[in-house]
Amino acid sequence: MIELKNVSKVFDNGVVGLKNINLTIDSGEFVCIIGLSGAGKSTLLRSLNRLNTITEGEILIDGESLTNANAKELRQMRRNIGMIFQQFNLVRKNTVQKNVISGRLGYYNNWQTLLGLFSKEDYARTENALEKVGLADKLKDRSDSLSGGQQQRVSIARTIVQEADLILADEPVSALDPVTSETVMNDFKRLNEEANRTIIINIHSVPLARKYATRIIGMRAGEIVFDGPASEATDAKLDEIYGKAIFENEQEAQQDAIKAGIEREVQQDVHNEIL
Ligand SMILES: Nc1ncnc2c1ncn2[C@@H]1O[C@H](COP(=O)(O)OP(=O)(O)OP(=O)(O)O)[C@@H](O)[C@H]1O
Repeated sequence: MIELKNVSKVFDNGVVGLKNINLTIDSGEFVCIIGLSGAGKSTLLRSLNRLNTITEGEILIDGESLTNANAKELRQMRRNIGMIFQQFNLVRKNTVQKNVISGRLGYYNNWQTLLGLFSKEDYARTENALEKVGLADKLKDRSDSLSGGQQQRVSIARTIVQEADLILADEPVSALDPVTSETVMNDFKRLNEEANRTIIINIHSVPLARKYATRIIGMRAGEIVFDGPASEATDAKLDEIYGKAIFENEQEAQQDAIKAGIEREVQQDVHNEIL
């Protein structure tokens, strides 16, 4: 269970990222966080593994304070939190296998890590995880030879081998085309339903949030302005909260971002072919 108690975040330049957030997320929930650009979605998500430090309040995970954890405790807690980013965060020149097995690093000490001494079990875990995301045949491929969607699925495989109970994903489908986005969202769904992982995803697409999440949290200007089951996040309700015109502009901006993502992928493919 994740608990946020009176959580605020003010950045060094005075910008308020989060305003007095009180929130409880139970284990096994599938939550999508929606909201316009600058609403505070990334700030909230990054606070949940302390990539952002909050300036007021406290965050507890399974009863343990993330806010007050010392370095050793934080490392232990982070072992149980997988993080997925919009731009995949893979070591591009490394093989798929090496990127996925790096999800086990939290289980090894520094010298084992330096020597790359992974166990047989971890190599087996890596193969299993890649099978689960349909990429078993890519084990030995260089990560940057894969499409954007495949790279995102490699980063999901990395959280599978990490065996993290909580998976945080910051705009994981923003750079992907609509069909690939559904494939990636289905990976999250399987992890949630079959492995009982808690999933929290920042997402711009309201239709995807409605389709996959069991709970939707809407943010605006650092505050939670909607929190309820996906079925209650109707167009009428969201129009009332955000204003229709603003919301439509946001969807257009999102379409532009998707197009830009596809163009980047095409350029990457051309680049790979040339090489
Ligand atoms: N490192 C930072 N320093 C100062 N201000 C920041 C920083 N990061 C975010 N902000 C500001 O905090 C507010 C919330 O930003 P955040 O990135 O959390 O929004 P978001 O909802 O994730 O937006 P987007 O959908 O565009 O990613 C914005 O006003 C943003 O400009």
